Amino acid sequence: MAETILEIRNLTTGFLSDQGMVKATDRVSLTLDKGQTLCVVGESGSGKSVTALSVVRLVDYAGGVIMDGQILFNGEDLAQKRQSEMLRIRGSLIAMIFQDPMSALNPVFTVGDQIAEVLQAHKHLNRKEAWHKSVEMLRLVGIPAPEIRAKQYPYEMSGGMCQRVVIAMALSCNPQLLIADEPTTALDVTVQAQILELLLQLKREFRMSMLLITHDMGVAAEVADRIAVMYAGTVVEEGTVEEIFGHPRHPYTMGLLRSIPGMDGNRGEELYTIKGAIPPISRLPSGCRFHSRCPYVMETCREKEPPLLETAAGHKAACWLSGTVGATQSATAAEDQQEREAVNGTGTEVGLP
Ligand SMILES: Nc1ncnc2c1ncn2[C@@H]1O[C@H](COP(=O)(O)OP(=O)(O)OP(=O)(O)O)[C@@H](O)[C@H]1O
Ligand code: NI
Repeated sequence: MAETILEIRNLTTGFLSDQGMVKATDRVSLTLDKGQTLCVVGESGSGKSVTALSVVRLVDYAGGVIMDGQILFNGEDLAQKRQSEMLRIRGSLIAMIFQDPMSALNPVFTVGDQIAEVLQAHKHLNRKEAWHKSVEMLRLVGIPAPEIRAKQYPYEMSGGMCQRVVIAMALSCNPQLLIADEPTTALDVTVQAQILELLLQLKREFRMSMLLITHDMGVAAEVADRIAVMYAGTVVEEGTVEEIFGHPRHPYTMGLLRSIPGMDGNRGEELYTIKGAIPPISRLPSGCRFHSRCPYVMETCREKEPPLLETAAGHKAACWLSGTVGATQSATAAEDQQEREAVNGTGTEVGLP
């Protein structure tokens, strides 16, 4: 049995608003095994960042309240920790990097000094040792001429270089878990691939586990061991990358997959988009949260919320259709058929992906 490093159980995080407490995540359960990468995917507003911020308890500072659930990190419940304890955990056991590297860097200090400061605080190195290690960290994350770069300020570096600095800073304490929230979204496409590759390489070298948040299914395909798909604050599907891509069970996941360029036969033609938008969390529909956008909606879906159930070994989905395994697949075909009939005026045979 693989050892679990992080187990989130029924995490419900809310924000106080004019409408009272609204739940940004609702009974989210996720498991990350040691040495693995779990990708959390989903459209904007689905609760990915709130989930991550809850794990490290930075959500408290954003006005969020963990209303229910457990966040078991090596078996200890982070939801119960005091901030003083979390401060220690965030600096040594769990590191987090965000989309915008500039927000994590201090503009008035050199990058070398910033990394050295972290090392002095957490590793109890003296100034000289810390500076030396800081340069080593910059080298490790692939920054050329690190001795010179260390003396530069963030504004003297490109976005990609700054993100490398942030990664160096995050790893300088040798964390067990790295949480990365859209770490490449703000970067150029070519730089994105390099940073992802770097993260994977460092994950292996440092024997870390990684929780990676992305709205990009292509990124998830490349780096994930397992993928959790979130929709409107809940996990709607979870499984290995092979299961999610090969046998998606939730119509929302199918929609996300169809919207990837090059997938499902679309070759740079007009991309598929899931119709409609995520409902605001203060006004969620009854039954399945996805029902108003779902091409296969049934009466039950409007009335009852589908539970997240295992559909195959290690693969879970929250959809009333997923019990009947073939049904969702043929439903995809049915929709394609309808579309084609609408276009061609005839019914043509449709091959499944
Ligand atoms: N500080 C906050 N105060 C109030 N509501 C918030 C706050 N932060 C997030 N929310 C709400 O929580 C919900 C989930 O937001 P979250 O940032 O987790 O989404 P996300 O999946 O990370 O989206 P994105 O892809 O845009 O980053 C949203 O409806 C958002 O409005
Ligand atoms: Ni986010």
